[in-house]
Amino acid sequence: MEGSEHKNPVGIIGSGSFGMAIANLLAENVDVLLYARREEVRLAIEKREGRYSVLSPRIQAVSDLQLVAQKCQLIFPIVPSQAFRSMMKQLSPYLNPTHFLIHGTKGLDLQDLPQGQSLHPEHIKTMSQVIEEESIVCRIGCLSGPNLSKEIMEGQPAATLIASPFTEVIKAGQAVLKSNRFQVYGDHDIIGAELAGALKNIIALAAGILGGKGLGKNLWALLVTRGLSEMIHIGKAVGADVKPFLGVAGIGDLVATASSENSRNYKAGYRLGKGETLDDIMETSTDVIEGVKTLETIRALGAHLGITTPIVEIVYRVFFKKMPVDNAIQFLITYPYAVDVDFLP
Ligand SMILES: NC(=O)C1=CN([C@@H]2O[C@H](COP(=O)(O)OP(=O)(O)OC[C@H]3O[C@@H](n4cnc5c(N)ncnc54)[C@H](O)[C@@H]3O)[C@@H](O)[C@H]2O)C=CC1
Ligand SMILES: O=C(CO)COP(=O)(O)O
Repeated sequence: MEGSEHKNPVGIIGSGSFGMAIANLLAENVDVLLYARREEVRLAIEKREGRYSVLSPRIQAVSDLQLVAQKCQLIFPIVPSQAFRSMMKQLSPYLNPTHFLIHGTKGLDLQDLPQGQSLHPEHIKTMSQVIEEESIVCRIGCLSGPNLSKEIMEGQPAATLIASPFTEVIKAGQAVLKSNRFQVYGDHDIIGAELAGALKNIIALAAGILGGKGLGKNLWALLVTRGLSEMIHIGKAVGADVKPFLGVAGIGDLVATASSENSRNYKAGYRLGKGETLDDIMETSTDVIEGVKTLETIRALGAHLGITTPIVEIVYRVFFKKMPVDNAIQFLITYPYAVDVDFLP
């Protein structure tokens, strides 16, 4: 599947903020089929009503997964992690081994555990592993980077990473997404890129708390630096390479998300820093806040693997156990471990 002479339309599953942003980027190069589950959303897209008015004329809305699979060899699934497996179960009957799937989801899949059974690493899957488990497709990639959808929709320049064990997947993604306002890097470590994208949301929650408390850049920089280190330790513990954490999908996305009020994770932390509770935030937010579930999952995983993750632990206590933020900061600042860079071989 070579690029600029791409004949088939490219498919996107999920017509939310990021699905729309990627659809507009793709539409600079190719025709796009944008799947919307609900007929009223498909109609609103077709009529370019409200938020959909900014979508390129090359984007056609459809609400038939079979049609997407028939018409598109390359498909970008971009739905929240909690809906990803059920979406794959619906899509899978229409897929065959010639399909390429590059997902844009930054979260983890957690298997429902029977009462009393404790969490094991094998209960946690990245989205590429879910695609592998639920379909016959093997050419799988992920899209991850500092890609706040609002900025992309405004037409601002940005870059991303496509990670896949298959060079042809990276090339296919680059061919349809690259433009004079969007750079696309490539790498083969998909698990590292997926983990970096999901884990950085935890640090964005914490950065939001600091923002909400009106704290300054010294502490923010410390959080981002130590947060990256913790992300790398978690990644290494489950077999990922350090490299993706040091690239656009790692430090790049971490800096963007942990500093932007356009990040839903940052915003959730900010509200907590202003004194709201997690219940207040979840009850009143219509946004996907991927980091909250990832935080619970990774805290449980860290405990199982016996790795030390003080930031994850303390953000968990602040979000889920109502630990006062000042106590949390005090705990981290006086943490009895002060080795600066300890993740290099
Ligand atoms: N918004 C952003 O700036 C970015 C978001 N992401 C990631 O993209 C993923 C999606 O986020 P957003 O688009 O922002 O969320 P969103 O809430 O704006 O949209 C999610 C979309 O998925 C659809 N959906 C849910 N379940 C579905 C199913 N079973 N089948 C088909 N469609 C389904 C919803 O109807 C909705 O249109 C998240 O994992 C997020 O972390 C990644 C980079 C940037
Ligand atoms: O991952 C993102 C930007 O790269 C989007 O972050 P939020 O999900 O926090 O909005």
